[in-house]
Amino acid sequence: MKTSGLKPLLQVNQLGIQFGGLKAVSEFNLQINKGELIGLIGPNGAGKTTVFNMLTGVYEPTEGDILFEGKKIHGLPPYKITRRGISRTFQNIRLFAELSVLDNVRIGYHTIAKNSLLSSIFRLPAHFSNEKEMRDKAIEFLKIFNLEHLKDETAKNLPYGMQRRLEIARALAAGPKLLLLDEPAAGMNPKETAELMDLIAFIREEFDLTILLIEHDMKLVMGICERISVLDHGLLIAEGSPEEIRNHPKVIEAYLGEEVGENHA
Ligand SMILES: Nc1ncnc2c1ncn2[C@@H]1O[C@H](COP(=O)(O)OP(=O)(O)OP(=O)(O)O)[C@@H](O)[C@H]1O
Repeated sequence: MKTSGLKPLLQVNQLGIQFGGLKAVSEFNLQINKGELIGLIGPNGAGKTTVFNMLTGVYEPTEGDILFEGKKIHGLPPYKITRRGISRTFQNIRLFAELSVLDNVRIGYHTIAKNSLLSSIFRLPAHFSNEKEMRDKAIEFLKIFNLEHLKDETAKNLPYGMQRRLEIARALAAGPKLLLLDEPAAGMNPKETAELMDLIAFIREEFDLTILLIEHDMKLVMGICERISVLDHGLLIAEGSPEEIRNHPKVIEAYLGEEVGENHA
């Protein structure tokens, strides 16, 4: 764990949210340093996606703070948080189903594009040079994700595993410093999951990313995360290295089950 003297990229203090009478997340703490790859695991309904929704401005926390690069981001709308450098994917894929593969990635750029409204409306030269640049960059991303040959295909026609990869490509197009992946391997077969693990490792290096991922596939989580936080009923029940989490009695009881050592490690 790289902590010495570094200011954390993300610092979450005593974060909580209540929906009516339900405390979905309470007293949640998390610190992520630049370059780390951290896992967030826990049983269904534990509050993992709710944490992502608070980090990205979809939900405003009812307690606690979120600091990104030392600055408060809770309370900001999602688009401002994206511009600060946090992008995400969704548990239920949210592509623009009727648009092409290429356009889905171009939309990722538009969330951060500084294109002025006037240059777009009047189609000034700046508009065209930006559009051309975005298209070229989007194609570069598609190459990395091995989707370039499908750039004109309608997104909904891609097989499921490719749609998941496309969603990551779109999130990356916004140029994040911190990438949040919500169950990226959900619905993938073992071969696709193994490829995804390699891809995550690659993009992390290539784009100098810090990554927080929610995942139920323990092989993936234990295989690539340096540290793991475990939520249960909205509370953090453990935090540590994959080895520590695998052997943590509370985690085994709440989530992993007795057989983890043999089947999931
Ligand atoms: N907008 C909302 N209104 C009311 N309750 C909500 C809302 N969003 C989440 N919850 C509740 O908060 C709790 C945590 O849900 P969340 O989706 O964060 O769990 P999760 O750990 O991501 O689960 P899973 O692994 O099944 O995706 C659940 O009880 C859920 O029903």
